[in-house]
Amino acid sequence: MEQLTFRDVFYRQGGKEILKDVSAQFSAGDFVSIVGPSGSGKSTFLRLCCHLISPTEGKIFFHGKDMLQEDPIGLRKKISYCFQEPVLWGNTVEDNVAFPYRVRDRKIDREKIVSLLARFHLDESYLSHEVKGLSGGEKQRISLVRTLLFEPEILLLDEVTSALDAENAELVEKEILRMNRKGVTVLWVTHNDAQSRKYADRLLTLENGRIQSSEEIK
Ligand SMILES: Nc1ncnc2c1ncn2[C@@H]1O[C@H](COP(=O)(O)OP(=O)(O)OP(=O)(O)O)[C@@H](O)[C@H]1O
Repeated sequence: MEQLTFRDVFYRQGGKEILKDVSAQFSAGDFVSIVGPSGSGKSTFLRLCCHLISPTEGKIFFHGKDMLQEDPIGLRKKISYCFQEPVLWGNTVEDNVAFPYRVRDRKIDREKIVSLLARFHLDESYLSHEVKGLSGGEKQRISLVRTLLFEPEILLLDEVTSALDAENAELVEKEILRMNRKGVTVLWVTHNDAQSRKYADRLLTLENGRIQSSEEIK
């Protein structure tokens, strides 16, 4: 069975048709790059994938069940979304990386956190750093650490390496690839041509709110 299915989905907001007649299917373990010009609807598509917003028309199914009927908290644990603009909260980095444990009522695994931070070139001392003093690239990596601490079924990534230098972008790509190889579905919005083809097995192109093409890469 398909993991995630869009059937004839429209999304309208503010008198504008942002997504039009979108149908698409994703299976467990897919790695799909979502590309298209600015304003073509890529972020809106990702927000629909995790029910941050719901279709104006049409349906989205998760494991064959209408997503609107899914428990929102349960869904958050199965489908993780990393935003284009990193959103950090609380005072310190620790407040952020502890959050995924708090929502799951699990004991914090400090060793795992420190090891994931290290993979992104952030040492343990960052845990006590105040969020407000961090650079854009540090914020982006910390928001990724927060997202990647638990393996979701589907990982939604929106331009997550845009504030990173080439070396850090590659570290992030490797980590995401590692997750995908464990079976996590990755839907990745990227403006970077090379990045969009590097690991993905499918390239989904949006244009003016419609799926313009779906190209198998390998
Ligand atoms: N809540 C909203 N109300 C009105 N218009 C919206 C809303 N959300 C998105 N839009 C508009 O819908 C279009 C698609 O936006 P979206 O952010 O999905 O595009 P995108 O392809 O991700 O763009 P970018 O590559 O620039 O991030 C844009 O024209 C945007 O201004």
